[in-house]
Amino acid sequence: QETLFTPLQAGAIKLKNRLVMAPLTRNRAMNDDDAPMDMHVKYYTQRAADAGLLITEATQISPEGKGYAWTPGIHSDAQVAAWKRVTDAVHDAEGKIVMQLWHVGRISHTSLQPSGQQPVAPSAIRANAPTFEGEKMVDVSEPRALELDELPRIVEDYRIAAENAKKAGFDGVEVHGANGYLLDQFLKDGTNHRDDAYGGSLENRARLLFEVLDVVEDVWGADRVGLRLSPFSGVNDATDSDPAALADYLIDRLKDRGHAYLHMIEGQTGGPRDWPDEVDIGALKARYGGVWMGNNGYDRDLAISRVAEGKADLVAFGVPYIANPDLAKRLERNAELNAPDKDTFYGGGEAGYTDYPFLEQAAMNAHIA
Ligand SMILES: C=C(C(=O)O)c1ccccc1
Repeated sequence: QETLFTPLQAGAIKLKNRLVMAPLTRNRAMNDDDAPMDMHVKYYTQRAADAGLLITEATQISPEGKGYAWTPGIHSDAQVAAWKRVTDAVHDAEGKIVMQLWHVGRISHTSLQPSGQQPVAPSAIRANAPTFEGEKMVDVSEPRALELDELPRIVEDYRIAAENAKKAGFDGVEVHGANGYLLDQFLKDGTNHRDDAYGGSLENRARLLFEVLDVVEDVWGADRVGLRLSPFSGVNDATDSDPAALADYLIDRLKDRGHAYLHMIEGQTGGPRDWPDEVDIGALKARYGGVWMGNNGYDRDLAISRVAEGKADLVAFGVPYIANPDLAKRLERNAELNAPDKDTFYGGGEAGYTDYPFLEQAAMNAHIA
């Protein structure tokens, strides 16, 4: 009997349960190397023994791919060495961890870009979206449209990042194709107005995504590659005129690639679980045929029921894993959950990062009190 708490083979990666820590930007790589630090090792290790799979916070593949203050990268030797400390500690705790490979595209600010350059995008269309430049929230900058002959360099940056993630000891990688960042900007016709082979038709708009998947699969083998998509979400001002058609097209092209999983944001990112009326998520999953990681607004009941109904194979939890390092244990026991502190989601130090109590600890504290 398969439940939320039973093991699953996701491609080449064996998982002890169906709970996944979703990729969570925490803006805490506060150093000149844009590299994880001691507290990152502690944060991921606290959750490693509990979750079937950890996905790292979104990690930029290149300096150009950075869009917020203090997000980590995977393009330098210092970053590889720092991430190796994370994966070693996670593996010592019997955890599994993949890295989310990220390029923000136009969701950036000149102050965060190498030599203050404009952010890059499929088209020169500024997003109506904010970013955090280190002191305050600012509007994202006006991007410039990538030249056709720059795209092979971008694909190469993904290949190098995938190689670096392998050197850093990860169990696999997740390509970030969601939430209005570079690859999603190419996919959606609201953000991609190109008139060359990378714009217009669905095939053209998905071209860069599949060129990236090709090189990442070359490095890792498809069975250690995941992909995150958000066709139904308009986050970061990235919308498509026909999300249902976009989802169908991508699912049909992805179903035979043998990926470890497909990570689908079901609805509006961090918002309502809504999608076009003609879309049936369960039918999409059946059409995909591979391991389906559902995300967005799952609570204990929904997670248990959708796995039991075969509508999700894995469930990625965001905020619940911020506040509960032992979430799987708490859900299995139907124990109370810690209240998340929104004020410490982004930026800062160990407060609101590594100091949320464990169930045993909480019980013990209660006993002492
Ligand atoms: C990487 C992010 C995403 O995928 O939405 C992100 C970035 C900044 C804040 C929250 C989330």
